[in-house]
Amino acid sequence: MAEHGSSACSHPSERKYKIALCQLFVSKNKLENIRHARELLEAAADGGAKLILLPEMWNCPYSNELFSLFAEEIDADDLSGSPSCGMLAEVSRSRKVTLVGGSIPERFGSHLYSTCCVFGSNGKLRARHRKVHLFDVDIPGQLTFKESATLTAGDELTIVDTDVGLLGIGICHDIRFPELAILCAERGADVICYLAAFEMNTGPLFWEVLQKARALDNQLYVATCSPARDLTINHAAWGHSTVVGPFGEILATTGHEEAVVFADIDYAYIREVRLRLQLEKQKRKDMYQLVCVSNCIRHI
Ligand SMILES: NC(=O)CCC(=O)C(=O)O
Repeated sequence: MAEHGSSACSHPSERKYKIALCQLFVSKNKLENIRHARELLEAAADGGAKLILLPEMWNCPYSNELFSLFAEEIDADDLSGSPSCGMLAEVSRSRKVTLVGGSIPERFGSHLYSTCCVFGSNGKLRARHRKVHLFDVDIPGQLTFKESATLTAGDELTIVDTDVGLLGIGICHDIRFPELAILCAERGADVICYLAAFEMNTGPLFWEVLQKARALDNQLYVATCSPARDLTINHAAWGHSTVVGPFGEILATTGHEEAVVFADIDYAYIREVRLRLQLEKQKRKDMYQLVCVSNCIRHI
């Protein structure tokens, strides 16, 4: 169901608007993280952004030891159990912006998830996406981490209809799996938002190429948002929040410090690129197809 009353709205394929990525420092003080996130979100809204992203685990340092301590219950009808989501709802309503609210540790029964909440420009919770591909890695001498030791994987892909168009949502390691992006594109997503905290070991090699690949494969916009780098913690983030266009070009990016990154989105440009390079038409669906297991897509 689309929302109403946005200045960004025209025919969906002609929408133009400004996107902003809030690359911020995350501390061990949750209330301070919420206050600081609000500050950057408001700066992004003041800068004219209609769609604003936060990074993966923005209210909590990225650590298996801390996820449970920082976790919140998210009840769509009563956000009083989630100070982080309460703030997101307030900012989206007061500033009339769509927020892709990074991820926070979510407690649901005995499970913990890395969960992204998307708020519409009326302040309503539009979607809740749980990280699908958990980051378990073992590169001897460099990086060993097992996210699945504390978190449970989500089992739905999310495509959410907002004032600024159809958004596909992925969380960090999800970007390595082209299937998720293809399914979002096949269902009409204009932008895929990846909330991330790529590692210092893997970031330099993979981060940029993965963003370009997902954008190019699907001829759409890819927007990524990382925390700023903090070398005093175990899993310092690579940073480099970026917006990539449907031709695989970097439209805006940054280094590893705190920053609000702005870029212009123009859906007519997606159509133009798809006309120039007609990949969808050229696909050999008589030879291959991506099958989606029933109920795995949440299209809101
Ligand atoms: N938080 C994550 O999912 C990290 C993913 C990552 O660094 C990768 O290389 O994949």
